[in-house]
Amino acid sequence: MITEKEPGTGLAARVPGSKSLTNRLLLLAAAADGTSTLRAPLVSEDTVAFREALGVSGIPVKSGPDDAFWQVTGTGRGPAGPARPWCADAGTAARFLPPFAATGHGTFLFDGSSQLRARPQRPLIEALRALGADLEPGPGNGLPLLIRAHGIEGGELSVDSSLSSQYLSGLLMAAPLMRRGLQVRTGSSLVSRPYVDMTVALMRRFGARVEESADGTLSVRPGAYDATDVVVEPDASSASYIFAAAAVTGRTVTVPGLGTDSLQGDLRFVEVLGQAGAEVQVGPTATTVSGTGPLRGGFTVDMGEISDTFMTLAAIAPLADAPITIRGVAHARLKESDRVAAMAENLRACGIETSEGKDWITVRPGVPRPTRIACHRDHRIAMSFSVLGLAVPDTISLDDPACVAKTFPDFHDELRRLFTGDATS
Ligand SMILES: O=C(O)C1=C[C@@H](OP(=O)(O)O)[C@@H](O)[C@H](O)C1
Ligand SMILES: C=C(OP(=O)(O)O)C(=O)O
Repeated sequence: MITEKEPGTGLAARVPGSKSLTNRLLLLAAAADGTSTLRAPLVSEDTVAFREALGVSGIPVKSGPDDAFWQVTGTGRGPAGPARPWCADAGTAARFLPPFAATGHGTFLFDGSSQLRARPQRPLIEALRALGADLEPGPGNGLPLLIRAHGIEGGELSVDSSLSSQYLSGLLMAAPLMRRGLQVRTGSSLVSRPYVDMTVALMRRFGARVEESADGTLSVRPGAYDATDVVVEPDASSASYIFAAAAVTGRTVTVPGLGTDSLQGDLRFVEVLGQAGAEVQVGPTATTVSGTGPLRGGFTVDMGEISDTFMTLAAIAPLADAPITIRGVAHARLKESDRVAAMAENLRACGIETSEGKDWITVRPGVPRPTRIACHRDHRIAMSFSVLGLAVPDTISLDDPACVAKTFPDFHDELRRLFTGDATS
């Protein structure tokens, strides 16, 4: 059940800043004219890679004491090459930085890990080429990607957003630096729409003029962003593990700073937990989840717009009293791992009856047997199964626990503190 009132007095979880918000704010601040301040940024592999990629592109990011804030000094224009930005495993870096670079000048050679090189980049390359950018992609039509930047005219554009919303987000954030701005059509196949809404909301925070017409065309006027001071919300995707752990252990946990005005679509994961029987309270400035007994299954849920949290649900689904089917997640096969296959493989290894299709997975009730989870270097596989391991102690071990550092470096410590220690506040 969900109530919109101030949350109860649950254990206060320490959830780090949002990766999606932090990396957007880094980009927008880099494109703004002046110095912006990002308060409570996420400090993790993805965001450190992003800030270092800006640094080598001539846009310094300075840290305040204990990384309480980062300060970015932008020029109001695209970056100046030459530069070799390293994107590590970060999809947001590989999709947000190239459009920004293309509005600058000089050469930029983007590269990333083998995991990132394996992820689709073609729709972004085709869109930038349509805008007149001079690009040389690698053999797989992705990274490494050479850009000979000479500014971007802009104008009308169609983008294929059926594989990822990140291409559109990257193009939109660069649009004010394009000489004629951008009028972009996304078509009906756009996935992960909440992330595009996040992009537009933050662009407006930095002074951009963005309009959406009835047919879904997004129009962005040219004109530099204004430097801004922003507080980063805690990461709603990271919070999903904390909320799920409360639901399956019977504890009550509150995440301060994640409330009804959140820009993050993944907070809607708590609605799914409510459907499964947890007690959920979403307040203006905090969200609380309480476990109220065995999980209630017997439903199908489309998690296409919040696909980063589908693994959190799939991992605890064996604890429900009836099967749970998750749909709309075909694009989750193209992320840090083929996430539908990875969840099915690991659940079956646990002895849980699991079936899957192109865009769906069905998990049946069962008691997991001791299993070493194959994380596939995917932080969300590691974190999701760690929650199952809380509910069924001495069952789950991970082949790569450290991969959580991509977005939640203190994950294992925080899970222990909240759910196995005697945390009282
Ligand atoms: O724009 C973003 O910040 C993100 C968009 C989503 O990717 P897709 O748009 O590829 O689904 C999500 O999976 C990712 O963790 C972050
Ligand atoms: C898909 C993810 O990240 P990214 O696309 O930013 O690498 C994620 O964090 O689950």
